[in-house]
Amino acid sequence: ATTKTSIGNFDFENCFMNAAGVYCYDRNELEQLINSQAGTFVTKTATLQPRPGNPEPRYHDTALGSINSMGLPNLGFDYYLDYLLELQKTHPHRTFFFSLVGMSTEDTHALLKKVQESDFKGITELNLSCPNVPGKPQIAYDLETTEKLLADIFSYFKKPLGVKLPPYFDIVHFDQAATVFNKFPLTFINCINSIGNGLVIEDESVVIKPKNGFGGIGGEYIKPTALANVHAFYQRLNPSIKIIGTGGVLTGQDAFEHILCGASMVQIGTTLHKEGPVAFERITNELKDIMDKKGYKTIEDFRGKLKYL
Ligand SMILES: CC(C)(C)CCc1c(C(=O)O)[nH]c(=O)[nH]c1=O
Repeated sequence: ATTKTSIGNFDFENCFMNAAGVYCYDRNELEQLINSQAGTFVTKTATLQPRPGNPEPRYHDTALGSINSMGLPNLGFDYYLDYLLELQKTHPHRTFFFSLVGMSTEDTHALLKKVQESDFKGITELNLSCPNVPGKPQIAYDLETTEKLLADIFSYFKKPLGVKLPPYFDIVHFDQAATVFNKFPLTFINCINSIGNGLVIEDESVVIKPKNGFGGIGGEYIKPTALANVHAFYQRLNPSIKIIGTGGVLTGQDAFEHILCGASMVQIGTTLHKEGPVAFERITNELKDIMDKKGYKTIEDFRGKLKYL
């Protein structure tokens, strides 16, 4: 069996990659991803200027997953663009993902205009968990603002673009969000980002310093929500908009389920943080074993073919 895949006009030797934020902070980490079994990588979400991020401890592993409130620590847009342009020379046949977020709408447009004007030939992932104006929820939970933002972006941005989405929990929100996304030539949507504002306690204390311990939840806790978001959008979106499945992938079976729900690429976050890049080899082999046992040669043999009762 082969676990190769394609997104838009891009082919990947393997359908696994890191989730933005994990193992992708600098050249050292990104090089380890290039040299792993991962089919590609996405950079740490970059902002216009470098950011130190929140006070530590800001990430904590638990038996069933992780909690984080990193606060977008990153080396800044130019650092990642320079490295991506260098990789276009040293690895001309590979396609990589550039994750971006604006701390304001103006910043978002400034970032994307810089990408549009650059020689970057890969895929851009816009993090829609970006902050909104104070008093309003994150952009992806404000669908009017999301639609306006995407309409403005697609008036000038002509390169491959996808959006990283937080989980939705209401069927009506799936309907409303899909209606918005179907209006735009998105290359993909990525479901899901961490489940926002969870709380992990050990003994009598929170485990991370920022936000009185509130943070995004990843890992085993979130697979049912991740699978539901992948499948809900798979059922609703134009087939031209591919789906990246992220959340709760510990094993080949978890990845198999994401693909059954409709995912064309599977991202790994918490498991990669705990196990390191060798996780890609283990999970790829586990998925290939499942496919061999079931007689599936490629992921297209079962992608989206979740059975109902
Ligand atoms: C939550 C934001 C800080 C606005 C975006 C960055 C981000 C972070 C982070 O940098 O805290 N952590 C996540 O699990 N997902 C994210 O999208």
